[in-house]
Amino acid sequence: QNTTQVYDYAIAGAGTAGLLLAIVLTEDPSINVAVLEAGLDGRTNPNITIPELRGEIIDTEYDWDYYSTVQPGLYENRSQAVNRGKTIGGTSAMNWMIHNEDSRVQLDIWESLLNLTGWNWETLSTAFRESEMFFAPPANASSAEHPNPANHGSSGYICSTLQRSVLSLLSDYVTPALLNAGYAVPGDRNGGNVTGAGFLPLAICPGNYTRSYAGSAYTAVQDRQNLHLYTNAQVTNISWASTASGNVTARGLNYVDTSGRTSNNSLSIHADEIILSSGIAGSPPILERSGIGNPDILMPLNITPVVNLSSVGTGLRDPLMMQYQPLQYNFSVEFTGGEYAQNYIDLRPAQDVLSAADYNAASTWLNSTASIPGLEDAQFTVFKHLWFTRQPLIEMAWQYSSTQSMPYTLVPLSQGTVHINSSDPMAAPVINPNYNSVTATIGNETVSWDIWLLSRASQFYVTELASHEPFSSVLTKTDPDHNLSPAAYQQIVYERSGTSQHLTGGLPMLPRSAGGVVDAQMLVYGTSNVRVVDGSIFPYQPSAHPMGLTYAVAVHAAKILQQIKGSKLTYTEVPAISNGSSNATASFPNVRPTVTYDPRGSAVPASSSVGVYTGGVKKLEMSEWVLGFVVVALGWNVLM
Ligand SMILES: Cc1cc2nc3c(=O)[nH]c(=O)nc-3n(C[C@H](O)[C@H](O)[C@H](O)COP(=O)(O)OP(=O)(O)OC[C@H]3O[C@@H](n4cnc5c(N)ncnc54)[C@H](O)[C@@H]3O)c2cc1C
Repeated sequence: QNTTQVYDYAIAGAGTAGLLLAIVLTEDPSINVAVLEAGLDGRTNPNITIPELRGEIIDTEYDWDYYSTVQPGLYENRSQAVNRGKTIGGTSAMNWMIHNEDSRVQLDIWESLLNLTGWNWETLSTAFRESEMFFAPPANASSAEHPNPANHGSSGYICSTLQRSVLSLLSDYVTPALLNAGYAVPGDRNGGNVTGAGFLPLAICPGNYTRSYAGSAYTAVQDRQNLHLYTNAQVTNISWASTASGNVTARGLNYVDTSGRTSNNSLSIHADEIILSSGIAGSPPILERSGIGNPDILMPLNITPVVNLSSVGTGLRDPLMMQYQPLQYNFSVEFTGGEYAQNYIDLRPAQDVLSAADYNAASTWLNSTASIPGLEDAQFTVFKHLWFTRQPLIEMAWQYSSTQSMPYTLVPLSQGTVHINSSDPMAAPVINPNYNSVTATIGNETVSWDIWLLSRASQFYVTELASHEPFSSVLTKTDPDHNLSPAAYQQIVYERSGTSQHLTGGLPMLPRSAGGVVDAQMLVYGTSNVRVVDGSIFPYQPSAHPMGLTYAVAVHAAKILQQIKGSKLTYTEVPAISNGSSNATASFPNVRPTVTYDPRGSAVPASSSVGVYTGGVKKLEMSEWVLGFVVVALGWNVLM
């Protein structure tokens, strides 16, 4: 540690957003950045580098191992394992989807409805493309893959490509059945219209078929003299230079070295600007321990309020997912490659997955409801806009092996909180996504909105697929049976639903009067130099998987900071990361990892030497899946 250096930026958290932000900022050699990461360096761990082994770091030292509070809105009040990566790269070390499925309409809302100047589809999709190095699929790829390289980045830090084999169930049976049912099945969806089904890119470098993520991006630039990354450095709070009236000014970050290398627990670094990038479970607690938050929460913990900002820790949400596949089919899995995961994603607006009666009744309730407790009015307005402009609100994710097809709601109305409840700076936060907490009146019925929508949409969608060829010819069972009454179907969906692992929010970027914590320059209200850049600032749940947008937010934030600082405004000095560049065609190695599949859908190495590629995969028998369901029902770890 250099105790005398005053950095330009000190970033708390070397995760998905924080590390990419640091990398882009330090393209200007005159800008010095320190990044403090609580976790270890796992960049050579095969459970991180081999995409098929994703999820294997869950419940290890690379996982924060957080659980939500008991959830009265879930079956049996189940608490949810809300995993977060605790390592270089953060949560991007445990997932693998990069696709930017955010539509033009939903990103333009940031600016047009929420007054977040400069945050719109144009700027965010540009930032996404700048984070991406896309490799088009090989010429012999399935006809179901139609990426348009023009919609993708060519020289960013994160590789993306379609996977090397496509499960023919999807291209031969599901796609034609969807077409026969009247659904659109477009090609590339990075162009602003994301509705429909198809394959989406994964964050994989095709050259050696390894995970591409914020951690691998750092490897490419780790020799930069102006970028200092500290691991085992857990930030506790912000140190203040001035808390006099007006905007408070930070001096630096205080942290604890968790490696045991030192017994000194009062470490700190100094910087002109502080950026919190510790994710949904990390950033809100740091603000609260620094005295920014709701005094009613801080004072009982003997924390002196510095800025009264009661919106800190609010607006946390997690889309509700049905965690057990409703479609089962008799299909022999013929993997031509080694991977088992599939990235066939079907995104649908409510109009396409609800009966006309359900859609009309729900629309009537939305139109007649002005506000919802726990949801900022601005966020409710956004939801209605998404609903009525036919933006995707339901996803069917076809994944893993032939037996998984999981529906979930993309934008839940239920929102919760994340707060501290201990003066111990190392204590876990209290994470409460508050699932199924919004009630709605649909026709004459009072229902729990999110589970109602998930259930009705799933039943409708499953019924459509079950009754259209050629998919219906391989379908053996729908479970729950799609012919059940809607109430009986919903009860089963309720018993099987929980986290999608897509938590965002907690420090929303919104006007202060609308419940915001940070402004459009990521600045925390009431401070002069504390900002937040991570998934906690999303103003509402993106109707998409959040990682692509997290990278986009990091790059866009870097540009804003460069403008503020007057530093060099380039995004051109991207080092060669992989074997290729713009619009390159993926050339996959002719080797395959040997993996088998455990009942959670996670892959496990077939031998202790995961580095040895010998080819071949083993498919689980159905009985193992049944066993798997029992295991998973006891402690879900869905890997989306
Ligand atoms: C199991 C799982 C699978 C997922 N799959 C997908 C997927 O396939 N596609 C998709 O789009 N999204 C997926 N997501 C969601 C996506 O990965 C996250 O939304 C995104 O990565 C969050 O990025 P972030 O920068 O906000 O936080 P993170 O990436 O979690 O970064 C936060 C960093 O801060 C560090 N930190 C925390 N507290 C402190 C502290 N006090 N001091 C110092 N450092 C600290 C953490 O260790 C971490 O490195 C998945 C999430 C999970 C959990």
